[in-house]
Amino acid sequence: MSATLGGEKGGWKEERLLGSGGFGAVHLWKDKNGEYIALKRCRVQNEMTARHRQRWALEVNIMKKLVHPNVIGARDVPPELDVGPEDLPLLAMEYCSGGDLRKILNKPESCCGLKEYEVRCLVKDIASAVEYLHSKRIIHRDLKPENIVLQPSEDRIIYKLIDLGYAKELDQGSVCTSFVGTLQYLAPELFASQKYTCTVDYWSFGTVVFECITGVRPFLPQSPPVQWHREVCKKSPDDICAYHDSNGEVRFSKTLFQPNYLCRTLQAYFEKWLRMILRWDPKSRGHGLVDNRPKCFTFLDTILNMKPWSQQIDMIHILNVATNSELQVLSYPITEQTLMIEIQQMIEKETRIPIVEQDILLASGASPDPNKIATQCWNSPGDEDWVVFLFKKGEVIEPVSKRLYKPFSPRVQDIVKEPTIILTYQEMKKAWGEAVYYCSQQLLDYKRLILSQRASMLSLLRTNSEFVKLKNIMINEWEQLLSKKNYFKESLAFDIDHYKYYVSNGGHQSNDMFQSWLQSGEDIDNILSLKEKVDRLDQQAAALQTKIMELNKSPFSKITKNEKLEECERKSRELYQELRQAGKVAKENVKDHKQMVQVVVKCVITRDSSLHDLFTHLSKICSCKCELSQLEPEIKQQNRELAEVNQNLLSIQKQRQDNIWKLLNFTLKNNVINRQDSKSSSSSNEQASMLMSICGESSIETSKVVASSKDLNKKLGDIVDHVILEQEELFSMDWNFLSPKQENS
Ligand SMILES: Nc1ncnc2c1ncn2[C@@H]1O[C@H](COP(=O)(O)OP(=O)(O)OP(=O)(O)O)[C@@H](O)[C@H]1O
Repeated sequence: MSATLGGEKGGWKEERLLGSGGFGAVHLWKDKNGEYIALKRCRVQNEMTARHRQRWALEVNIMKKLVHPNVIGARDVPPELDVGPEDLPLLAMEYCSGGDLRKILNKPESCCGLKEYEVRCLVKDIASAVEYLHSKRIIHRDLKPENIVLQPSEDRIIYKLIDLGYAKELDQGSVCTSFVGTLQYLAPELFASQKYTCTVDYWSFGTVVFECITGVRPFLPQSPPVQWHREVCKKSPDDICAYHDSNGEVRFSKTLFQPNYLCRTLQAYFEKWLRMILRWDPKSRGHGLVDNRPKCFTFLDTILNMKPWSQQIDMIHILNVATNSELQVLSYPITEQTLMIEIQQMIEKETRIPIVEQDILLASGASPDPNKIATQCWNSPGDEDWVVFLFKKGEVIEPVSKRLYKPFSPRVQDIVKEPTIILTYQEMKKAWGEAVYYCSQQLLDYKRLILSQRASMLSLLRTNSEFVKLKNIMINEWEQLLSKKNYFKESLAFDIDHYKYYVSNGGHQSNDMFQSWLQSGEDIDNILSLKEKVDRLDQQAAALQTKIMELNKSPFSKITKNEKLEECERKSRELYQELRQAGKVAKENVKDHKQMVQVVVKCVITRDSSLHDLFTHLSKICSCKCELSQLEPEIKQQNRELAEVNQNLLSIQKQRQDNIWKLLNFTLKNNVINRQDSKSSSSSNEQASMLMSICGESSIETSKVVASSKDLNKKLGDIVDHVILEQEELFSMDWNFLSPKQENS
């Protein structure tokens, strides 16, 4: 095989160069089935020393032994591509299509670090890989962004460690020359050619993580190695970064650089972790062992709450739209057992919004159940993982809301104030990087607010659909009540007529009963007084419905892109990139900040007008929600009253029926007694037949029955007794007026 790979070979096609380092070049090959492999070959074959050869063979051997999802996997070299015996063996690896971490960190949008979710995934993966290597008694010794490659998978990016070329075989004498440009990741003891252990990887790992979080390396990134070593060795154990202040003095800090994309909770955790891992003293680096495991790894488990290889939920973010301060993201670590109510308690503590006043909304507009686990608020993080929003019940958001606007960072403030201010290239890069961050944050806030607005609208629609049900119940109940009232009045008139007929024909008279019937007729007319309230509530509800429907139709209620803000963000990134390109050619090429300031100012103006419109809309949604929440209890109360009146009407109606049955009973019993006294039997029969006619029976039929059957009379009596017994419980009334003694007297 020729020394240079290229073209096609036995069904394999060389696609492109993936990357090259000081030692090797990695090419991508594709076979006829579409399978890819990354093939690494030694670049320095001609000047290969015995040590080089040894290192190369070692890398191949080590790689073949390792099997871990976050360590690049070795593959068999296809025989067609294999080299002859005179050459060094090739190293075939699985191909990771996402490029290396350096490529990601070099993007302008990474100038202030990676997004929180990316940081968490990376830390989890690389920690796992490092722990695995150490468990195999392998020290990587060259951990840096160029040696971490990205493999996009279904739900997230998987980070893998590559290049085990220096594992165990670092030529300490050549450290300074062979590591030019990447010394910043090298543990101090390796740099100083001292004895070392696996904790050298901790230092490099901590440095990579710091850079991923903030976009810059932690310790004097621009200083040449010797000066770097001289200065950084002065750091206190807990310092996690060093920088030059405006006077050129070296300053140390125990906290992360700002701005970055981590929430406050995670920042605090990572600062603590970095204090463990960025120790100058190799022995205390990593904070010793807990249960035979380095504490820096056990602590990472706590930070990320992720069991190895499992994708566990560990953090929820809630966008606080309610406060009168800056638009704020509340972040809380959760386990699978954390209840929503516990999150609400934490919110109360942090925001002082009492639990009862918290209106927490999911993107769907639903409110999470306080007694269920908080994972109901968690969604697989995608582009925009802000799925929970906090509003304050009854609070109407002001249409114009300067309060929510994020301030410029001091560096951006400086260039905006004085766009011609002269800064060093490094200072300028920082200021412009922060301008990019600022523009991206404005866009992010806008996107979050659009989502919160949508959630709020959906919540309004949900509450409204419940409200409409209640209102329909009210109208329904009212209409039913009106027809029942009419029926009641008709049947009352019927009973009064028949009662009068019954009395005029010698039936028993009960004035109390009759008066109560008349009174019930008057009482029932009072029902009409409810009409006014029902109509008012109906009208208010209808007006509110119109408002809600209009709001829902409004263009603001859709999740729309803000093209102008997107344009500002894109432009700021382009300018930053141009600055870096220009800086690479000649740092003095870069002059003033006018172009970047123009973009920032345009971003502020666009954001102001967009948020003004958005908040006007949001404020209308909130006021509709308030109106709903005021009207709803009134309608509920009205429904209760209607139900009560309805019940009352039924019981008066039943009472009257009961009166009639009791009269019938009385008459029948009287009839039985009187039948024993044959003289009075005819008049009793007449009474009974009259009463039966009140109940709708033909008087001829009834008189026949009464006259012909003593048994039937008794049966009727029993039925009446039974009906009365059933009704007795329902109606408690003074029935004394029906007792024979009283009537007789
Ligand atoms: N399996 C892979 N999939 C995708 N890209 C890869 C893969 N392996 C290596 N690369 C790319 O090739 C570059 C060089 O690879 P590698 O670090 O192994 O070479 P090297 O010569 O050993 O580098 P160094 O100078 O660190 O010794 C990497 O930075 C990465 O961009």
